[in-house]
Amino acid sequence: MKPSVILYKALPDDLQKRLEEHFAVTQVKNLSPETVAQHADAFASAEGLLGSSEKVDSALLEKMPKLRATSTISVGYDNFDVDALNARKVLLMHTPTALTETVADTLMALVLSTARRVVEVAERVKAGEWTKSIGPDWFGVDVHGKTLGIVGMGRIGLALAQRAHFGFNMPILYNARRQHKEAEERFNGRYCDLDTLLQEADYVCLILPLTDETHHLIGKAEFAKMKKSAIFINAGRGPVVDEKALIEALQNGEIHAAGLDVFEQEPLPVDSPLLTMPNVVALPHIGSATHETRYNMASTAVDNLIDALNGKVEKNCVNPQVK
Ligand SMILES: NC(=O)C1=CN([C@@H]2O[C@H](COP(=O)(O)OP(=O)(O)OC[C@H]3O[C@@H](n4cnc5c(N)ncnc54)[C@H](OP(=O)(O)O)[C@@H]3O)[C@@H](O)[C@H]2O)C=CC1
Ligand SMILES: O=CC(=O)O
Repeated sequence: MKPSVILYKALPDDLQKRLEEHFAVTQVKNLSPETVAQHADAFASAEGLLGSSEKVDSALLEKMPKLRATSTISVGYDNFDVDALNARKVLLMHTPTALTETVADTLMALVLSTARRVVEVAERVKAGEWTKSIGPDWFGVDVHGKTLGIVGMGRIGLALAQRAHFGFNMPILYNARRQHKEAEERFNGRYCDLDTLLQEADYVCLILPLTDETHHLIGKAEFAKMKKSAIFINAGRGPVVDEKALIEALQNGEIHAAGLDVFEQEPLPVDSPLLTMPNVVALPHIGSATHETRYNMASTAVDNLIDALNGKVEKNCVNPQVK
């Protein structure tokens, strides 16, 4: 008999078929307590779980006594209670390499669009305000040659450094828990402590996971250390930044502009002050959202679950020690 799995995200037809070749699949719309109660037998017998953007905590694990592996269609796994999974020896698989280059493209898009005010001036053109040759009130600031500070020199940080160094001739400062030789040798990156990076960078780009250590890593004190001309970018996770402090820093002119793909609450509430600020580019968490990359992520996640439930976890596993 095929092992049972719960699928909580729609997949392209060919991937759904591949999953069904290996498993008896129950598709559900989400992992809410109501949905779990509605499909209690399926959850009780499931050995695998596949989807994204839903909380997987000990309360859910209690309803899934046979669970052996979870596979998330994402690289970030802050919505999983990893300690609870480890305690139950449940494998957690993710999609680290499938999205790296696409997310680095998104970061670069945020840098360019905030610096050159792309969204703001395009809206002014659409509103019929381009009635004569433009003046300095429509100008932006340069990107090329300016100093880029990258907080989080992991896979995506490195891909961003590559774009900035070769494409835009930007000197690179970076901070992470450890030094990264590759960033230094290939992109002339300079490792520095967070304070130095905040003080010296023209662009401060965050691409960090959300953990106990990174929660509100950037708040009032950190914005105060940045240049008044600094442009702040976050595409990691919203709660890494104290959003109230970010709003105040923008309102008080402590920083110049912000480009954001992630927020403390998603979707961003429509009454957020961020949405009224012309110097903020706010995106709906689209870091990896291209057709090609989202397909590759889903495909990787399907393969990850097949491998994990067959006892083959050579890559893409967050907690291989529980094997
Ligand atoms: N907006 C979006 O759609 C997307 C957002 N993301 C987010 O980006 C994150 C990063 O992805 P990826 O680059 O693949 O991950 P990696 O694990 O490759 O890199 C994470 C980096 O963060 C650093 N880091 C972790 N904790 C700290 C800390 N306390 N202080 C300083 N640096 C720290 C790590 O340091 P060290 O190298 O020293 O270990 C590492 O350099 C994901 O976890 C996810 O949250 C990812 C994809 C899409
Ligand atoms: O935010 C997206 C991810 O893959 O993590």
